[in-house]
Amino acid sequence: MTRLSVNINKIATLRNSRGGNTPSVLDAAINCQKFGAQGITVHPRPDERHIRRQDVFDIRPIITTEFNIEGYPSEDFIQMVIDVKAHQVTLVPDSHDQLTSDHGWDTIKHMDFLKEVIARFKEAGIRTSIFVDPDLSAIEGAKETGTNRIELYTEPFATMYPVDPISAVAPFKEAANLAHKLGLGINAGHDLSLKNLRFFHDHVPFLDEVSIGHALIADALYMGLRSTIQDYLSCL
Ligand SMILES: CC(=O)[C@@H](O)[C@H](O)COP(=O)(O)O
Ligand SMILES: NCC(=O)COP(=O)(O)O
Repeated sequence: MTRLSVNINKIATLRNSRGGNTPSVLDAAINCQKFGAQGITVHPRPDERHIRRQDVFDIRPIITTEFNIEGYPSEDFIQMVIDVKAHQVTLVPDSHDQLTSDHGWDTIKHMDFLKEVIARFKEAGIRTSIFVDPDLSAIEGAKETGTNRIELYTEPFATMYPVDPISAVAPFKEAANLAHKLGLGINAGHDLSLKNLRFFHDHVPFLDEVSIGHALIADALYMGLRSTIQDYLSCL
């Protein structure tokens, strides 16, 4: 079964736009789980443009599913994730000023760094996932880092899907087969939506979890959060 982890970054974007606490990030996390989400994902970026450090600590006690925290493993980030006892951490090679996440790790180049960071999280009992492109050498390198899982960066799939679905999904199918063969768990995310999720899920084997935020929250503006989450779950 592929789990749906809802990324609530964009609830925080709306909240921060006016100051105050509306919409509440806490209420969003509670309701997403009530409506069927099997996890909550947040990406507290250094500039706190949406999810803030305090949100991470506020959300943790209301998690009844799984809490996945994404981000670049700075020392502050590492300590925060360990202190809050996340269920899963997803390491993303983002610089502080990126508009959004737009690439996976070069696991060969950053092998020693990733090995050391991953060992710290595993020592703390936190499942690790590292954000990778569907690049076979990057996935072989991921295995060597000791990570529990990879997260396939799916923006290239989402962009190509409307043009040529089979070509769009082919690299991800191959990547998933290799990751499974290597004993890695497989997550996926970025720009997945109601338009492409069912096809992705039907063609990419061994998928443990998808984390979806931007398109899902946008859909919820028109369809409501409950029915939107149900629609996304029906694709898995
Ligand atoms: C890692 C990834 O692909 C996304 O989860 C990312 O967290 C999106 O970040 P923004 O919501 O800041 O675009
Ligand atoms: N890891 C992907 C994620 O959490 C959400 O990405 P997006 O759906 O906001 O593009």
